[in-house]
Amino acid sequence: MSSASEDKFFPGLEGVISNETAIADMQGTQGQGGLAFRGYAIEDLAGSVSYEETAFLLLHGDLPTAAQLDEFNGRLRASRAIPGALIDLLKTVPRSIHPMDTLRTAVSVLAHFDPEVTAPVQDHDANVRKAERLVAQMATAVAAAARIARGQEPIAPKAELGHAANFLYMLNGTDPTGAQAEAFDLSLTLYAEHELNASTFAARVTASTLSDIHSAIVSAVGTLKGSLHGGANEKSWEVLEQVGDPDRAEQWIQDALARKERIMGFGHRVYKTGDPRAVILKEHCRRVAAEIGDDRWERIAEPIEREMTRQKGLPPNVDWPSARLYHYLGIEVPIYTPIFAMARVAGWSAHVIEQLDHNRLMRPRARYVGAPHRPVKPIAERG
Ligand SMILES: CC(=O)SCCNC(=O)CCNC(=O)[C@H](O)C(C)(C)COP(=O)(O)OP(=O)(O)OC[C@H]1O[C@@H](n2cnc3c(N)ncnc32)[C@H](O)[C@@H]1OP(=O)(O)O
Ligand SMILES: O=C([O-])CC(=O)C(=O)O
Repeated sequence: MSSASEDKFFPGLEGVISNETAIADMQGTQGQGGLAFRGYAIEDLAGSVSYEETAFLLLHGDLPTAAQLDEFNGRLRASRAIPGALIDLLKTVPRSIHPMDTLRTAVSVLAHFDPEVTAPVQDHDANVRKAERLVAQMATAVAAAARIARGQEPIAPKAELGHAANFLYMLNGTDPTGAQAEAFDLSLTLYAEHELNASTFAARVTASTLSDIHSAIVSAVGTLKGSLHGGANEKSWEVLEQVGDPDRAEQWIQDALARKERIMGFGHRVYKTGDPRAVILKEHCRRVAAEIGDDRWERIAEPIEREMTRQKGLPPNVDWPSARLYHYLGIEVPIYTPIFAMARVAGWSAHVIEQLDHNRLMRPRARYVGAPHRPVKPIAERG
């Protein structure tokens, strides 16, 4: 006999509240709608605090003082190098492997070399230290894997550079301009955390079995990869390229929607009137495009947005402008989603630690719709 709770069915868990969290609020501040990290509105954080300050906020509960930030930066910089064994392994994986698959492997390998790998899974302080190391090391792993995929040698981190600038340096071998580093840093803050999205949920489910933080982050990387989630930033770029001309946008969208295709970078499970991160990032895309003196992709993006609103009422999500920003920064498309992951690791880790600190096993139910119960026939009588 089924209980009342078993009869409630929420496909895709839409609208279901499975956790309490003190990390992100998608109602924003004062219940006005929007996004806030630990009480700070995303509009106030973006462009005002560095990614390092955002990561500290997520992992430690509040924005750092100058002294705390200094120490945090010191710890991150001291943890940036990745084991030689990981670099050797990255050199052996086939070049055709997607960088999200390489990153998933890299996080797993990093677990083996973590100095506190044997710490109890619910040791809060050890988990925060492991999370800090992951924030530092995942950026190095993404840059190293990208260079290896291009047939280049990885570049060692540069201690005097901040997180965003150091990543671009490790990727390209040259120091970014201040404007490039700032724009990239802002995108990392916008990507750093987003409540109970699919990859964070996956991480929390893994942690809820009392598995370790690295295993939870491996689950999250695998979940972020899909094109309905983080993989959409790579696919958004493909949309822009396929449209290719502002005059083609209306017809292209009409045709794609007639074929019942999903236009990547549009729509959201929670935001129905717009993603506040996309609004912020769009402004920065315009600014960076103006700085480099080429607004072609802004001119193509605009009519696509207009058509998606007109024909489907769907606004863009964060993955839509981030694809353009990364293009302006000269970053190769296959690492757009790994960059999302190396930013989101701060939010994922904060959630995993919150889960482990107040754990309850996550185990929902399914409504059975298969064959009725029936007897097992001897093999000679089947068919
Ligand atoms: C960082 C992030 O993860 S943000 C999300 C990134 N993902 C994408 O950009 C992929 C494209 N977007 C989508 O597929 C969806 O909007 C999702 C998966 C993000 C959210 O979707 P849901 O909340 O599940 O909405 P759902 O799938 O029920 O769609 C509702 C309707 O809008 C349509 N729709 C939703 N998104 C899109 C889209 N991008 N393009 C075309 N149609 C869409 C659906 O086909 C459906 O139409 P119908 O009612 O006529 O059948
Ligand atoms: O919240 C979601 O469902 C997806 C999203 O925007 C994110 O993870 O940044």
